[in-house]
Amino acid sequence: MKLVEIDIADILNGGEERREYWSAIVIEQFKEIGFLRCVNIPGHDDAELLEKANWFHLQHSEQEKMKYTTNRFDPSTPRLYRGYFPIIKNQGSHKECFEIGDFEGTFEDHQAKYDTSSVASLMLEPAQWPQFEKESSQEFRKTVRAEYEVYHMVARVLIECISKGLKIDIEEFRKRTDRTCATFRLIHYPPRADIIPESCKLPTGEIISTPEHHDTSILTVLENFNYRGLQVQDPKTEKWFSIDTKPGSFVVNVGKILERMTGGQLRSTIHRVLDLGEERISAPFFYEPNVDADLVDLTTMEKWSDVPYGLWMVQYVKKFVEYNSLPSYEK
Ligand SMILES: O=C(O)CCC(=O)C(=O)O
Ligand SMILES: [Fe+2]
Repeated sequence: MKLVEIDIADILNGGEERREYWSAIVIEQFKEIGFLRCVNIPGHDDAELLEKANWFHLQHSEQEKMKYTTNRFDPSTPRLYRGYFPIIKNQGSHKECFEIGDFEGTFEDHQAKYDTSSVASLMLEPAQWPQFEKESSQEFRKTVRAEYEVYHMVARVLIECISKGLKIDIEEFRKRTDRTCATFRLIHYPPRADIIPESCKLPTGEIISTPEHHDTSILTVLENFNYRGLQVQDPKTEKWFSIDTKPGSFVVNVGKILERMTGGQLRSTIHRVLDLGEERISAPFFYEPNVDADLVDLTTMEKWSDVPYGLWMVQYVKKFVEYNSLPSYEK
């Protein structure tokens, strides 16, 4: 399936008329299939990002990477949220990830600042940058942080298009996202060599490495490099389509939170990833609200959750195997 392409540089530099033009297309695509592609992205360097993702995932052993993991996978670390998570064998989801959020600083300062039993202490945790022996990770850090900023810019540009196209005051989005709990993730999917659950075997003989799901985010912005495998379910026919590849561009989809923010007008579409028997790297950015943002339908201003985003998110992710050992939070 070829996604409709949105020209980010033209939105940024083309003036009001071009912004109106692109806003209408963004709205149309997000209403119809919930997916589109962004091209011409100032500052995005796919080759550089792929090199750094490969450096981290393929040039270091799991043992080395585990030094930067979280408490869910190594009870001896106090880190809870940001860093590395390893492959969990024989599960539906088969991947290892390195992730950062918006926040930098030392873990000690962070712990001193936030009540450790609060969800803010979890979700605002600073990045955990690797420092492998005899190697500098400065370049890795520089590239990954710079790309985070590029993805973040693209998410904001698209939200401006949505605000324009749906006539929702941009301030309503801004005040709920100006301290975003976004996650930027470098994913490595090795070909499956474990016991593959029956639910991951398709009748066609194909194998799944990420089962079908909605994203919970506002928007998900994704670089797939030259790796195929991403499939989207047509919301109308329920047929599955493979998304083509185009390195240097971003595939963007609507998440559940944006679907609800827009009163269901924009569609959060189900997708999955196939294991095509080869290494696969991808780099998604999940654009999320502030930890204390109320969860509202911005078309009616009605709340759809009794608890703010942070608490809602923790309750939600605890359903997934990677997160089921997270503590419970009430504040
Ligand atoms: O790796 C991909 O291409 C997509 C991953 C995905 O859907 C996700 O992480 O939510
Ligand atoms: Fe996804």
